[in-house]
Amino acid sequence: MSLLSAENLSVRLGDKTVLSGVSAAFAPGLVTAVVGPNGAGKSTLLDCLAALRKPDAGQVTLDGRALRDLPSRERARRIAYLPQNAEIAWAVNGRTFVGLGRTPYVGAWGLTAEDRTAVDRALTVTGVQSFADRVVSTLSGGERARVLIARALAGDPQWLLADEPLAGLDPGHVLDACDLFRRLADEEGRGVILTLHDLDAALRVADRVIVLAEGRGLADAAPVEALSPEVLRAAYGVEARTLDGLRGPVLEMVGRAR
Ligand SMILES: Nc1ncnc2c1ncn2[C@@H]1O[C@H](COP(=O)(O)OP(=O)(O)OP(=O)(O)O)[C@@H](O)[C@H]1O
Repeated sequence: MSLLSAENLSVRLGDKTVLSGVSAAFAPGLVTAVVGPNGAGKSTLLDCLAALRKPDAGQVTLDGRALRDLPSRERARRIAYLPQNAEIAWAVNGRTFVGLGRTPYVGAWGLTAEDRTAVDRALTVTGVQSFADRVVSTLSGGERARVLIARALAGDPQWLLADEPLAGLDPGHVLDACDLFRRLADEEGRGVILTLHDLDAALRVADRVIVLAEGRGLADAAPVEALSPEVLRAAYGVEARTLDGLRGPVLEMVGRAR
């Protein structure tokens, strides 16, 4: 079984320790949410998992091999990374933009029929076919977010690492995106790792939640356990309680912890 593993990662940026001895192993077919307050180190952890940042200590391995030792093309085929707040400044249409997700496969002759099929599939599963002929720089923030997910999926990655993919989505599209992430894990066996601020979305979509605070792992467990009142108080300084919603647990933020 494929395994993506962070082993004792530490990262210092400037004079700040941003990650301190963080370890976590990720399995395919599961959705993991990484949550925590602003500045907790979530994006830094994701950057390390995508080999975009070299940790000062520790390492990331994929199937037992140091991720940074894999040829970059192979790495890009296996791991898709969806950045936070990605700007799309190019005046290209949605189909061309999503086609960029095929870059790790494209040879000297441009997109093949197989590449085009993968692009169509990515446009369809993310429900952005109507943007295929739109200039992407004219899309709204939430529309762009969905096109970015499509670009990531066009490369048919084993692993999808997405930094706040729900930011800017309206409630309906949050539900759609959560359903999509679940399907990618349940039906297609991909490993999905999301950083999230929306804790109810984490409860809804994740098999497992990692809570980071000040660069350390505070919890790594099933969602209700990881998002317990004690952990939320320690991580965010809030009083919260878990309520029984119609389709599962939901969180009520009662107020600031005193
Ligand atoms: N070049 C840098 N020098 C010093 N500190 C930095 C540098 N880059 C990032 N940081 C700090 O590292 C910490 C972790 O940043 P990171 O983006 O990983 O947090 P995050 O949990 O994703 O936050 P958010 O929820 O706000 O997006 C933050 O406090 C940030 O200010």
